[in-house]
Amino acid sequence: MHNSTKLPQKLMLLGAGELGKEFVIAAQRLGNYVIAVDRYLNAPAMQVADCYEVISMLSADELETVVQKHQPDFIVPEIEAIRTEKLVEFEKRGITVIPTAVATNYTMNRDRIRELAHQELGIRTAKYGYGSTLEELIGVADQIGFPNVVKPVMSSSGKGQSVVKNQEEVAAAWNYAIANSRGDSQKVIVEEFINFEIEITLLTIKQWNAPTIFCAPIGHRQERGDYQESWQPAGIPEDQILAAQAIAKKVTDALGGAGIFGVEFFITQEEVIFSELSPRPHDTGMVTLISQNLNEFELHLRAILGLPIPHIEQLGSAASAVILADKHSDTVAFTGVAEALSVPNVDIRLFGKPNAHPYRRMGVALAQGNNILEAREKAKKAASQVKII
Ligand SMILES: Nc1ncnc2c1ncn2[C@@H]1O[C@H](COP(=O)(O)OP(=O)(O)OP(=O)(O)O)[C@@H](O)[C@H]1O
Ligand SMILES: NCC(=O)N[C@@H]1O[C@H](COP(=O)([O-])[O-])[C@@H](O)[C@H]1O
Ligand SMILES: [Mg+2]
Repeated sequence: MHNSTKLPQKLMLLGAGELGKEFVIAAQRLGNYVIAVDRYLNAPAMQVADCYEVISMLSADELETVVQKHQPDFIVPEIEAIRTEKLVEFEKRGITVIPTAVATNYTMNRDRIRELAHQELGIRTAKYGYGSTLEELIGVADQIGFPNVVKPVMSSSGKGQSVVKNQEEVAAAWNYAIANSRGDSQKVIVEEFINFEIEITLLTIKQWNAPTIFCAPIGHRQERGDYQESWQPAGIPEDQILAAQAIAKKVTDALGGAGIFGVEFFITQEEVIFSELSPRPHDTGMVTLISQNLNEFELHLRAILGLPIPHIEQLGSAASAVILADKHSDTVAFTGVAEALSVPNVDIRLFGKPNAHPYRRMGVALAQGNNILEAREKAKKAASQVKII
């Protein structure tokens, strides 16, 4: 299926943020036609796509309208919050959904992918339980023990997530999770807190007609459940890399289809613990914009179109650091870019988001160094020099 695809292809991107923007650039470089879709006007990927649509992607009717209008060959989800049941219907009509319609449904909410990994595939995860009311959550949090982590089943980038230290904090965590849940779910997951040495993203490329391949693991640091910096290679032992690869292969095989997956793991002294996965490029994978011959967006595109990936070259120590907004603003301008770019092997991406709010990711700094420490320092310094005004 899908090898020797003729070009151009028509790709509909559902979600048009920074990850979508780089994907569109990769697609455009091979002359493809891209329709960028998101819930607001002027989203980053819309700025580089052939055309765009502004709809609620949680509405089956609105999805139907844009698919009817554009008749894409591929639907490429870029966020979780999509009416994925509708994608199943599109797939039946002959549109290729990436990686598959069922996979987008499994990974839309934390509970389904967790059940697949833990219950069906027997993969080690943090201990977990669910609550659909505060009373239920109080009981389950007690069973899991403290500290634990409470998250809405539908959210990303740490939205609605909190670390709960004791029984007294459960109610606040419940309220925060429900207030920040995306979509229509009122369910939260509570997980055992894993005291990891490092956490990694293993970019896993599943191909239509070729073996699954992996990028070098990416280490990352998160705050408030959101990524702050990432680096590649992660510097974990070879046996842990192989263990993570085996788990990533197992889960992505169960999901099927083709494309890149960001498979997240907690690494402790003794264990490799599966956390979650994105069936698409991963935010921490933005480091590959500087660390590999083919970045995660180009890899995603090649896997989708059935184009060969003969060799992924890791170019040595590299890092990324995020540029976050610190206040609400309806206009966005940056200073300090010149200072940041005055250092060799440093680069900046500004996403072009039309407005800002506290902690919104507006750009990313990229750096190569002689070692990981140096690359991280360079990326963090560059990110700190860019100011949003
Ligand atoms: N059980 C846990 N133990 C320790 N830390 C955790 C746990 N769950 C989450 N975290 C921390 O919070 C971060 C975000 O959690 P998670 O990946 O589940 O959320 P997310 O909102 O889906 O993030 P994203 O969409 O950005 O990948 C993790 O990368 C990790 O740093
Ligand atoms: N962890 C998932 C992730 O990083 N997703 C990226 O953030 C965008 C939303 O940004 P916004 O919330 O600033 O609009 C998404 O569209 C995607 O590119
Ligand atoms: Mg995550």
